[in-house]
Amino acid sequence: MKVLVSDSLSSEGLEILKEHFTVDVSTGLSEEELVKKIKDYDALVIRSGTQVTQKIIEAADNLKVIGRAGVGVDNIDVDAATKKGIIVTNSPEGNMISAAEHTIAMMMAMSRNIPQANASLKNREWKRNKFTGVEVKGKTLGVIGLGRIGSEVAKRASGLQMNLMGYDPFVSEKRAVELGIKLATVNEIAKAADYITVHTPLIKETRNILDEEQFAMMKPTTRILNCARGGIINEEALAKALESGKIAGAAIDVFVEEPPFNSPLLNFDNVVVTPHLGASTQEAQVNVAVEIANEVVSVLTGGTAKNAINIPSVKPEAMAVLAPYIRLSEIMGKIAGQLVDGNYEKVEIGYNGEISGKDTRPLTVSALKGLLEMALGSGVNYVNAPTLAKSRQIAVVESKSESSEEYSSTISIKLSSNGQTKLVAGTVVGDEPKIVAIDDDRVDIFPAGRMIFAKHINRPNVIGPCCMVLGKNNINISGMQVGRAEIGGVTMMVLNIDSDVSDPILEEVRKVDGILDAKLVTL
Ligand SMILES: NC(=O)c1ccc[n+]([C@@H]2O[C@H](COP(=O)([O-])OP(=O)(O)OC[C@H]3O[C@@H](n4cnc5c(N)ncnc54)[C@H](O)[C@@H]3O)[C@@H](O)[C@H]2O)c1
Ligand SMILES: O=C(O)[C@H](O)COP(=O)(O)O
Repeated sequence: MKVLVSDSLSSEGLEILKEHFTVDVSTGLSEEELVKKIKDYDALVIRSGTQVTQKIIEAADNLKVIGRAGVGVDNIDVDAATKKGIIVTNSPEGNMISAAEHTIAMMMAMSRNIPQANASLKNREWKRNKFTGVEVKGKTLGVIGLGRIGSEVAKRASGLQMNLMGYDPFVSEKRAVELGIKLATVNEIAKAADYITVHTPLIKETRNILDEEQFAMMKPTTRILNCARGGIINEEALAKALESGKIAGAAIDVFVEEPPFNSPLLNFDNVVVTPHLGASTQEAQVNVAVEIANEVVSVLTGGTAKNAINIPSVKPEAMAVLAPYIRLSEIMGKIAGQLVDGNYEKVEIGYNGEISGKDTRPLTVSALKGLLEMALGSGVNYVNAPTLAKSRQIAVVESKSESSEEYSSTISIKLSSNGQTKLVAGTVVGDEPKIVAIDDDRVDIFPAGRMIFAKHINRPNVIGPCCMVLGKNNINISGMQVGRAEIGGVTMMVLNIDSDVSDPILEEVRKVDGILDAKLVTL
């Protein structure tokens, strides 16, 4: 088997890989070069320097695993990899201490003007007054993102006798108390903290989490740190806040574009910068390289991936069979989650037919991910979905049956919420997910984009007026499916639509005589 290492990797990791496989190290490849090369490889090992795009993944006909020697996977198109059945795995713990220590080092360097004073003295200047700094003791540190690194930063800041505030929608009050952190909103942190440090992944919900609005609330003595990912703090808004003296300084290790040679942040005297060095210690590099090499060896020799990002513990050959069902169950989770109102209480997932004989754990996880994403946003992933369901006291029940009536395999999700239940059933046809039933109504939907699910009475003059409402509001209908029912019976209609439907328009649809309920589902 062949492994391509496309970013620098410590020799300890390379040696492990070389004991088992043919290993090529080739750094600085362009997307085009990787597209050409990748089809020959079974594994790709990267750090943050390689962008693993959809185009590269589509060309990766033999690839079974992408190993990220480090934490951030924002440079990998994880959805495209999942779709192709490629395991994405990382080494989440190996560099956390180094990243936390770097954050503290940056905070101290910024507080005492160490880089500026160092440069000045080496320039044969002796300007002691110019570089008067501030103490951190007794100051408040706001930590946004209280995962592995955020928690380690908090522990160290606590040792420096700082007061701690924190924001993380997935962290319990109990955990915050253990860390000595007072939980607060982002805006409360912006108003009160003397230092603010971000330690979240870069995802939709965290992009620009500190923006103009938050900088406007800050004290002129506030100092900002980003040792997580460029883009979590809006760089332009930060530059404006520094320019206008709205805040006192910043220490930045990561940038939207790396290297950040055009970034305005490089022009300020009160900004300390490092070139993405958070994980650059001898210890961290050995840790992550060894950890990821062992993951790749495990996956390519028929074992599992301990830290798989996209699916838990699945062997590559099993992943190839399960991939379309993983997509199906995630989509079904999303649909079920949008067809009920209120808090989810119980999810019953049934596996029928051939699929019941497979390892269905990843399918349950992806159903939960789809479901919870509807309530919690894109911070939910395949790794945290089961824990999040548990912490929200959502009961998860699986059942299996070897029989499946019409299709070789079907999956059903029955979701209970506030006394209502909703059942969604689906199958895979030619690798594409298909929804085959909603409650008792048999349907035939290839789910995509935005859909309106409308429960209605099967009689003339219901579907027409419903479509008229959408038409007069300039909403194009690109597909329609009506469930089978006797005349006068109740059934489900599913309309694929090309643009968003506002609540008032949906309300108008609901008022059409014969429409019993209408819900918008967005995938
Ligand atoms: N500078 C470096 O070289 C370096 C080194 C290692 C890691 N990192 C980066 O540091 C970041 C944190 O890594 P980690 O290992 O601590 O990750 P982690 O997954 O352990 O923690 C991330 C935390 O962010 C929280 N979070 C998710 N969505 C949120 C939201 N909307 N608002 C607030 N919090 C939210 C999660 O609940 C989680 O607790 C990542 O972006 C990673 O890529 C950078
Ligand atoms: O997410 C990470 O692990 C860090 O940003 C480190 O990235 P690097 O491996 O490119 O140093």
